[in-house]
Order: sequence, then structure tokens, then C-alpha cells
Amino acid sequence: MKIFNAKQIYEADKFTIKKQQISSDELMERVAIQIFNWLHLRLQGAPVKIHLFCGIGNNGGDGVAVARHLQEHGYHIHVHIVNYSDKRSDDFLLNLNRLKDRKIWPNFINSDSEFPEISNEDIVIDAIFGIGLNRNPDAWVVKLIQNINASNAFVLGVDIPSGLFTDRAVEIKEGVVRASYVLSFQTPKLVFFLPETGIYSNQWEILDIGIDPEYLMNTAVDYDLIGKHEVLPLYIPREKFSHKGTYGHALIVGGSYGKIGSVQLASKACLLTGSGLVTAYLPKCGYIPMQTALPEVMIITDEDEKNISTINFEISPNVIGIGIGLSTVKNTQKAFEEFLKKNTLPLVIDADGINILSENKSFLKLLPAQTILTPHPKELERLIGSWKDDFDKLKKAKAFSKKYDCVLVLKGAHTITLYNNKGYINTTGNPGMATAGSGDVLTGIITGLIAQGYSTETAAVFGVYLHGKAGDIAVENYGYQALIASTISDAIGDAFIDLFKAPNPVPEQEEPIEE
Ligand SMILES: NC(=O)C1=CN([C@@H]2O[C@H](COP(=O)(O)OP(=O)(O)OC[C@H]3O[C@@H](n4cnc5c(N)ncnc54)[C@H](O)[C@@H]3O)[C@@H](O)[C@H]2O)[C@@H](O)CC1
Ligand SMILES: [K+]
Repeated sequence: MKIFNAKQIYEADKFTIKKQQISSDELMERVAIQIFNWLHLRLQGAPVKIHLFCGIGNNGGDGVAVARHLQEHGYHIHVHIVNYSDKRSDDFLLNLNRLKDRKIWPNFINSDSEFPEISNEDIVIDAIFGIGLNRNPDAWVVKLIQNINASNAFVLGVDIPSGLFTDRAVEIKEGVVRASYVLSFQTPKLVFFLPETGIYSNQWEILDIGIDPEYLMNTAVDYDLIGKHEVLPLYIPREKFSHKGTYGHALIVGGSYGKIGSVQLASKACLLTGSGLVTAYLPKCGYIPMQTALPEVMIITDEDEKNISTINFEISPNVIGIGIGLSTVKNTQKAFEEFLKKNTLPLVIDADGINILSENKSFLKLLPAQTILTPHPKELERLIGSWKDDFDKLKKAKAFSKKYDCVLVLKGAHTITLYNNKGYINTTGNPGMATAGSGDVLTGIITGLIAQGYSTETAAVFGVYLHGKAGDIAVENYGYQALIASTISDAIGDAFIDLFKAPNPVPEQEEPIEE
């Protein structure tokens, strides 16, 4: 799914209004009906108090229009107009007058007003600011937002939590509504997926407001959201007349005394992802544990007992995953440099492999084109330097990826893969996956996909998806706390099978209102 920026969303609205020959008010009405139906389906007429906080722009217009529908269906509503400016939008005014026609007199909140009391059993609809926020809210609006947040009521955000900018970082953190749930229109916003701003939307959902498909199809975006729909076309089916040679030979290089398990995890994940053959390159001390744990994996040992000191082999793999459990001792750093100087195979580099690159920036120019680097936030910082905020991080990471022609996989709650100025935001995975060795499994998966002929960019995007999906499947049986890397790995097969499962049917809505 494409993620549009604010400018593109406004263009999409305009394009739709023109092409479908509707008015902007009709588009707003679509929004309002969708939000109303969402609420009505869940509340079924419950006598709960609903506070609607509406700004004076079109986001406020959405809120005021929802208030009308709620009132028509007998809900107990309190409409508050957050009067932060006198530049009221036409559609806001139109909907305000419709409310007044129905004898609903909103409570106008100005800089010197007392704030309404909100109980934790009430529902708040947050329609103060939408994607039009272009400067920090005034101090009194920040206070009002703090008041809403302090209420602990269920907060339904309209389009985007008020106080969040659509395309840049937040400056006044306490001036952002913490939404329990956000109903966003047509396209999710990038801020939902970044750690600093994602915290304001506990959950979100996209409502289809009928934006013109031609615009959606033809508009190039900076970020794509990656779900099953996006990865299915990437899948390469297995051929009947194939043999293990058809599916490549992956070499996993890593390990040091006490960290042989990382190579076991990566090698096993690589096999389970479908690599025809997997060889592990380890220090000598890894030979017996590895051979015992994974009989399917072939082993080459280094001359050194505890660390990798040279990387020489006579096999012909078609991809190398390197860096896990490697350590950064001088000998290993030297071996890594020598290896990079002669290597021409595609590489997936993780953990200490990334740390060695960070300590020796001159090695970066030795990387083959489209090398995949999979840093967690600390490794990324060592690699590209610190950043001001999440947007700055993305900018710097994109510049780095361009400079060194590498695919950067920024690991996190929503892992973002960057290549060629484009970002792919993953939607699978869960907090249980923040566990030792989870990254080793990811390295194994991505390496295993490249072994089978997936391009590096595709392998990164698809691999991140599969890894998260395996974690989501495994967590069903284990829970967040007991989920460990081996369990994630064991669910890789189920993650593949899940690609071809039919989606669950959508439950029928009762009594939705029609446009
Ligand atoms: N046709 C459309 O444009 C549609 C818009 N929709 C809604 O409209 C929203 C966008 O509406 P608007 O563009 O009117 O913008 P908002 O309602 O988000 O903000 C209102 C206006 O306040 C001003 N403003 C920005 N920051 C401010 C600040 N800190 N203090 C005081 N004033 C400030 C700006 O001029 C801005 O346009 C969307 O998020 C969505 O909810 C939907 O109704 C769908 C259709
Ligand atoms: K809002």
C-alpha cells in the first residue's frame, strides 16, 4: 500500500472531487458516514457520553459532521469547537450550520475558556487538527490536549492524532493527542510507523473514502507499506524438475568463542527459507556444537580456535551472510578486510560485520553493489552517525544507502528497508521478537532468499516480512515473553504457507447508513 505525504493527499482529494464530479462537502460526508458507521457498529446505541473536539478546518468539519449523524441516532453527544483561529474552512462552516439547524449548540473553547470535564468512561473524538497542521499549536491548545490525554478516556483520532505533523517531527511532545484508535483516510501516514511518532496511535485503521484509483495507481511515493498483498507477487514458486542445486548455496560466516549459537540460528533459518545448501564458516571451537545441532549444514572451520582469522574457502556459494557473532578483535577485522578485497558475491552483513564497517569506514567502498546491511538502531548510529529525529534518520540513512549503493534494513517495530531513495515499511512482527538471536534468524532468511535467486532488494523486503510473520505465528502459541529466536525460526514454514491462505471474511456490519 502506498503512503502519501500531505501534499499528495490534498492532490488526491482534488483529483477525486474533479473526476467524480462531487463537491468537497460530499467527500467530507463520505468520511463522516464511515466514521459514524465504525462507531455505531461498536456502540450499538450505548448511552455513553461522547465528546467531540473539533477544530475549525476540515478535520473539525469531519468531527462536526460525525456529531450530526451521532445525534440523529440518539447518541449522547457534547460538541466542543476548539476555536484556535478565525480562518474557518467552508466545509466546517457548512457542517456547523447543519448542526445549528438541528438545534445543537456547540461549546466554543477559546484561550480563556474552562476545559470540559472528561471522565475515563467517556469517549473522545479528536478532530482538532488533521493533516493541515503546519505550526505548533498555541499554548492553550496544548493544555487542552494534555487535558484530553489525562482523562484516560477512549480517544478516537480522526485521520491523524491532533498535534502530529504529517511529514515532519513533533516539537511539542505533550501537545499531541494520544489516540487509542485512529481512523485514517485512504492511506496511512508515515508518522504511524516511526518510533517517535508511532506512540501516539495505539491502533489505526484505514477507511476507504473512494479516492480515485487512477490517482492512487499513478502517483509515485517515497514509502510503501509492505503486507501480504505486496509480497505475494515476489514469491518464486518451486519447479517440479528441480534439485538442491537449483536453490543455491549459502555461506554463513560468523561466530566466535561463546557466540556459535548465532551462526546456528542463521544457518537453520537459511535452510528453512529454502536455500538448497548451507555451509557455515566458523572458528574451530564451533565445529562440534554446529555439527551436532544442525546435521543438514556443512562446515568449514577457520585455523583459529576462538575467532575468525582468515576467510578462505574452496566451495562456490552464490551468496554470503556475514557478521553474526563475529566479534571485532583485530585479527577478525583484518580477515574481514582481506575477504572484502577479493569477494565478488552478494553479501548480507549484520551485527559485528556492521560494527567493523563502522570502525573502518574505508571498507565500505569494498562492498559489492546492493550489499544488504541490517543494523539495529545502535549499529545504525555507529554506521551513519546520530540524528535529530526520525525524519532526519531516514534522510541520513537514504543518503548513506545511495552513497555506498547498499540496501539498508533499519530494524525496529516497523522495520524499514531503504534502497534507491525508496522505503519499504514492514507490517509484520511483534514486541516478543525483541529477543536474543532474532536478528541472526533474519540474516539467515534474507541470505536464504538470495541463494534461491531473489534479487537483493526483494530478498530484504520479503525476508523482513517473512521473519515478522513467523514471529506473529509463533507468538500465538508462546506469548511475547517466551518467544525466542529458535521458535521464530521454526515458524518460517508456516509464514510461507500463510502467504497462500485465504483472508478471513469481513464480518457484516449491522445497519450501516448509506451515502
Ligand atoms: N477535501 C478535503 O480536503 C478533505 C479533507 N478531509 C479532512 O481535512 C483534514 C485537513 O483539513 P485542513 O486542510 O482544513 O486542515 P486541518 O483541519 O488539519 O487544520 C486546519 C487549519 O488550521 C491552520 N493551522 C495549522 N496549524 C495550526 C496551528 N498550529 N494553530 C492554528 N491554526 C493552524 C491551517 O491553516 C489548517 O488548514 C484532513 O486531515 C481530513 O480530516 C476529509 O474531510 C476528506 C476530504
Ligand atoms: K485529528
